[in-house]
Amino acid sequence: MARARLNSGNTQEQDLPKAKINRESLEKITKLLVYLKPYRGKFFSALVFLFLTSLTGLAFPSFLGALIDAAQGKQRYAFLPPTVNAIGSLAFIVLFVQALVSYFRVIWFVQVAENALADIRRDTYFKLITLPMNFFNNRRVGELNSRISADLSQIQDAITTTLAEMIRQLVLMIGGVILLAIFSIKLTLTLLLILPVLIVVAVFFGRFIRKISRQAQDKLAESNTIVEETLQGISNVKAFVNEAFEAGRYEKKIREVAGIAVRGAKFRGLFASFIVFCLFGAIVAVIWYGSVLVSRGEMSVGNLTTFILYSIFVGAAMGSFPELYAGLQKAVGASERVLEILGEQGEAISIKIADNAINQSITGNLNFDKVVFAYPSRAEITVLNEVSFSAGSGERIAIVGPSGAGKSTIAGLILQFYHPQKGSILFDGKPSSSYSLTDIRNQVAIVPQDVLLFGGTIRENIAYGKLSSTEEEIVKAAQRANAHQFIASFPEGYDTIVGERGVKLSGGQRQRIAIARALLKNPSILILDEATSSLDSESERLVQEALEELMKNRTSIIIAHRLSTIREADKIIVLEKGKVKESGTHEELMMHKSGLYRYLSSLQFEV
Ligand SMILES: Nc1ncnc2c1ncn2[C@@H]1O[C@H](COP(=O)(O)OP(=O)(O)OP(=O)(O)O)[C@@H](O)[C@H]1O
Repeated sequence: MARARLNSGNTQEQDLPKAKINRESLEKITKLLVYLKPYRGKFFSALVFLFLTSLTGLAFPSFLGALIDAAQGKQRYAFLPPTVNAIGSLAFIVLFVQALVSYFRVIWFVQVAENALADIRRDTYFKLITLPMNFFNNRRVGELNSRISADLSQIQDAITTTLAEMIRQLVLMIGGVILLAIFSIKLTLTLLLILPVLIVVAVFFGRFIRKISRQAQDKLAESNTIVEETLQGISNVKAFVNEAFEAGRYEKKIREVAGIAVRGAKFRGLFASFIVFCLFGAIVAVIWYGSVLVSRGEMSVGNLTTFILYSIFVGAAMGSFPELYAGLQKAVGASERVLEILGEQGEAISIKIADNAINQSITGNLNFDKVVFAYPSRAEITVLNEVSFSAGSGERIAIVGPSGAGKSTIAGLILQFYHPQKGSILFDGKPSSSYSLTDIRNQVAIVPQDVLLFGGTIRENIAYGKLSSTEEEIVKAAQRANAHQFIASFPEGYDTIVGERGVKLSGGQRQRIAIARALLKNPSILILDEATSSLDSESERLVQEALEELMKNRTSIIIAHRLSTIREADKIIVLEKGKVKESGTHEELMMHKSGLYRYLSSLQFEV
């Protein structure tokens, strides 16, 4: 049975939306039913079994009543044997069958829910990672993560427990009321007069309590954000000796959570007392009245027992509804949020690896033609303003300019993370729209400023550039990237586990792994987002050599922060505030006495 969750820290409750259950929301969530379709046979069998076990559950009060009456020498039902032993044995047989049926019902519900949920999880995750970059600019990772974990768990809970429990309780309640009415219409009517009042009060109370627990969840989510952010930027926290500040900030939020949870608990306590008093009060009243009937000889002890048991069934069923309804509400809210993601327009990428192979190859000519671009999340700021440049196949083009000029934005546009509002980007003379997204991304590689490695082994991290690569190819790429030597010096070699976000490797080592990864990918166009932090001269030499190897025979776009590394570039594009200010070779630009490049160079070389 669904249990009241009293603590605010329950992950199931965390960050779950409250939704109204109405026709519109129910219609919406029927879209999720397609996920039950492949398992519908099992699902409906489980429903039938559930119905059967609930019905047989209803037979037990009658069995027990008949047993007690038989003990006093009375035969209650003509269709039941008159002896105590015979009725007892029959009850056990029915019980055994019920147990068996329950077993299958539980297993089937779980199988259906687990499999359907795995399908929903897969689709949601895939949709999530194929959503355009802009989607991620407006959302927090933690929030998206909770959709995959908490929201989907809530839906799972609804399929396995809430739904089954609701059906069971409904059968018990309706069946119980009908059977009660057969015994005594008067008593049943009295019960039915009290119960609706109880329900109205319960629903009102329940809503109020949910509002409070929602506040606690919101605060808890805020406190979790603090933990997430500080752990992600732990080096910053330490470097600024801000541990005490963060602990204070966290404690403040946690105390607020505790305060709200305690306030909520008071109302929950009141709610529980109310339910206990009224429901049990009703039962006590029934027993009282029934006992009067027995003492007058108007009712047998067996019948009274049966009546009491049915009253308990009905009362318990009623009592469980607010909680079940709340569970259903959360599941509807969770479904709506999951459907929201599933309904988003994703990028044109297939879930089958084979579908993403290269169809149209690009030799490496790249053109920006009067590109105007503003990030959709900040539409009023034009980041690139009529930017034009061209890179011939195999050329090295450097992009320089002050911080915030739009250099990394150009990289994002080449990779089709975003699309220009005006102008066009051409690959081999054809607009980017005439290629599939996968064709472009498969033939463009980026070695980013801040190399992020995954938590697996070094081998896996290099192979990320080409999943099908052989061991030989991986080692070769590492050798070309000047990475083999340091990898081989580790006791576990290529099997060395890279710590979370690559913390176990030095900056230069991480860069060389990223270079090996890009070498494996063998792109036609390479984007190098040069690291701003300088490495020591030996490490710098190794990285530079590896980069030279990587740039051979392909178009390279170098986003340069240190002008010393780009003197050999075929063309240097000087960007300022989203506009191309100058372009030419190092020598040409240096001749410009009042040029920006010359000025930036003088700043760097004077130091
Ligand atoms: N995702 C984003 N959403 C909105 N604005 C952004 C986003 N990314 C960058 N910007 C803005 O776009 C402008 C250009 O940023 P960009 O990162 O391209 O500059 P940059 O020349 O690469 O700078 P740096 O040398 O400091 O890396 C900046 O004003 C920045 O604030």
